[in-house]
Amino acid sequence: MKNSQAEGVVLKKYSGFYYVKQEEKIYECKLRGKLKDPVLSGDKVIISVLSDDKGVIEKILPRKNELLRPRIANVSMVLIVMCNDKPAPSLSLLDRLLVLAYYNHLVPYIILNKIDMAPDPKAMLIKDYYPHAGFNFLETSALQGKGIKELREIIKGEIAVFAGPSGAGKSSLLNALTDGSLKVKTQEVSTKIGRGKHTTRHVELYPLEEGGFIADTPGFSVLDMPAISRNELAKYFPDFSDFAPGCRFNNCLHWKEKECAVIEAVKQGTIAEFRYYNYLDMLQEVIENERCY
Ligand SMILES: Nc1nc2c(ncn2[C@@H]2O[C@H](COP(=O)(O)OP(=O)(O)OP(=O)(O)O)[C@@H](O)[C@H]2O)c(=O)[nH]1
Ligand SMILES: [Zn+2]
Repeated sequence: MKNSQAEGVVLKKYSGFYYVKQEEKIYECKLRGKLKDPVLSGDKVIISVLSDDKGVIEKILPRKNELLRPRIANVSMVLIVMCNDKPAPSLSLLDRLLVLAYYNHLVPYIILNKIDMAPDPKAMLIKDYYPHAGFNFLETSALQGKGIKELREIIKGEIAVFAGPSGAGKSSLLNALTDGSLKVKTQEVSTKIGRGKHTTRHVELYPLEEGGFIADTPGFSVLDMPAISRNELAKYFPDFSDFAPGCRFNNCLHWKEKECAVIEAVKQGTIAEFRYYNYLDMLQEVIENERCY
């Protein structure tokens, strides 16, 4: 069909062209002159189809959101990758990344990778607590291909980014996920996450066969911690919110207050102690930061 219009998703920009996925095809597109850059990976666009693999972007549809470093539009999910060992997981990093995810209205998924290895005690704490407390949780081994099919199902219909410490296996998971999928032909950069960090390269989204997209660059880091107010913080701990309505004071910080239902839940062991202490650490930081404004 010539010159028909269709909606697609921008996968990446490369030397002046945008690569737009529309159904099962990728079109190399220019931008209609009147449109202003930047068009971001993840942007939904209307294209005019010129030929089998060429098109023109006519319109950028409104963005739901935009991550800043790197800039990606319409991200809906963050895969927080921790691993059984090497490196042993950091619970404080995990809890911070969860706060960031909720703050940005993204669905977090905790991925515990390297399940082919013996778990560090902290990995055991993750396994014992988060799934039961209602968090999305999946175990994987990028090395053995375990959990990859399930991960593809989880990403279905989403635009997902990775987060997590160096060495947890983000690049390995990306490679396992995209093995055999449709990729942009001009693949000039290595898919190793983090490479090219110091150049301003465009993020590439990989479309998965099941539907859904995964970004080739971590989209999230605790360096992006926003200014949150002390009363707001507990809102980003969804496992606290079941209990918070039972606190005596409705502006309870769950800190020094009497008759605090959250502290009671910690004492009962329903909320993990480590999680509560991570909350208190963050609360202190939030209070410190309030003084700087
Ligand atoms: N045993 C085991 N090793 C793994 C697994 N996944 C990744 N690795 C290894 O862990 C190391 C780090 O993996 P990467 O995928 O580079 O980790 P990353 O999170 O991308 O790290 P950065 O690029 O530094 O952010 C590599 O040596 C991988 O081979 C796994 O499931 N099991
Ligand atoms: Zn309370």
